[in-house]
Amino acid sequence: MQHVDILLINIGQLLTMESLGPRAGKEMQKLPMIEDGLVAISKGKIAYIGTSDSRNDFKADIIIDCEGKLVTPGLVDPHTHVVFGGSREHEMTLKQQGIPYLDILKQGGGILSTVTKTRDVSKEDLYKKARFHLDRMLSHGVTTIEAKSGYGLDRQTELKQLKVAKQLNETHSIDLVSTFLGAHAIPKEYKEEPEAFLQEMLAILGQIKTEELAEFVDIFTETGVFTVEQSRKYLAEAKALGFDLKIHADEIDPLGGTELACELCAVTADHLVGASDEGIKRLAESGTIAVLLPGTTFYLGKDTFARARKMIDEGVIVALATDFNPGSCPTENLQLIMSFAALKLKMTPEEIWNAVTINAAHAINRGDVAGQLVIGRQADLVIWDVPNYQYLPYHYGVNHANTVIKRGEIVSKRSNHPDSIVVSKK
Ligand SMILES: N=CN[C@@H](CCC(=O)O)C(=O)O
Ligand SMILES: [Zn+2]
Repeated sequence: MQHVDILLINIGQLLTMESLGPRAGKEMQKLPMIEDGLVAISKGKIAYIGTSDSRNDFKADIIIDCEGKLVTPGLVDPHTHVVFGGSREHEMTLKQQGIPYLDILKQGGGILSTVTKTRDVSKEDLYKKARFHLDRMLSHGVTTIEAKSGYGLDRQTELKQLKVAKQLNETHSIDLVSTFLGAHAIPKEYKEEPEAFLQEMLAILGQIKTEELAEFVDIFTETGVFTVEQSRKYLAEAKALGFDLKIHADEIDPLGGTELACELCAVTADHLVGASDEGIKRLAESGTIAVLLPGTTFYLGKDTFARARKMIDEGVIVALATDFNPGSCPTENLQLIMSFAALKLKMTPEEIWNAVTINAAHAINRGDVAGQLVIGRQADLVIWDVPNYQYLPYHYGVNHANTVIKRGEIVSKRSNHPDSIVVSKK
């Protein structure tokens, strides 16, 4: 009989999501699952996965009776702007008046108003604020995220954001993968000189590399922000310095950022609401992962969403993310995004689960550690208060996470609740 730290028994559906690589197109319909499952956890890792038939092979310090609920890998959120100062609730009235997102930015608001707040806040307060948002993500079942800078637009503040993300990665249960998004908007000091500004941002990359502050470089390729040409040059230089690439592509206007992402072999192209037929074809050919953000499209009040069905039908690898940020998507709740994916992107439950686990992990180069439950891997998993995997996107707008386990530790648990699961100590 093997002695382990935690034993999860009586799991109704256990989604292991096991896969050698990301799932593309029709493969996303696959959902490796064990019914009446069991998971044994030892020293932070998954020691065994199987069915309840093996129950008597294990002794454990903690036994969790999952009461027939769903258990999945911890969710991965591969596109967030979690480190920022202030908030932008005053923009709600402007939105209601029909003022477009890019017009608010043009008038010095939007991203630029968050830049002022982020420049003004101390590193300590920035850390505390981001930690608050991370706690909320964790309680919603998210155990790994990507975190972008991009609200500094100057050396000092961009580094402050990245250092806060690094510190959070060391201290918080959530694993953070950092992206440098210095090219997020043109600050007022450089209003007429976008190219000089991009040079200024490129000049920070040396220090970012030496201090290991980011793995990815990203740019907002959009009308009134950076052109495709400027983005190509900027990203090519970042790539030459050893960074992996991401692009905020074709979010509002279809400029061709999707094609650029494929041309530069970016790991992901994000948003893609206006991606062209040609762009979608190239995503499928290149293996650049489409990170779709339907919460943002919803929050911007748009009627047209990214063409997820066409992407999946043509063989693209699709991941989903919150895009958590203070302007275009202020929610930490990736479960809500799963519901939007069902309702607005017409993705099936199977595709959605692949998009927030295995594919999301690959979107941030963590396919080897996160997004699937496999013996020997770090034990990041969630017990959900739902009877099956289809239920979660269906019952929307609430938090279904009951218990969240990160590296073998129970880090969030719904307690004093009639549906709270039973954790019994030996
Ligand atoms: N579009 C650019 N960046 C963010 C929004 C940032 C903001 O509005 O503060 C996004 O991905 O939606
Ligand atoms: Zn974004």
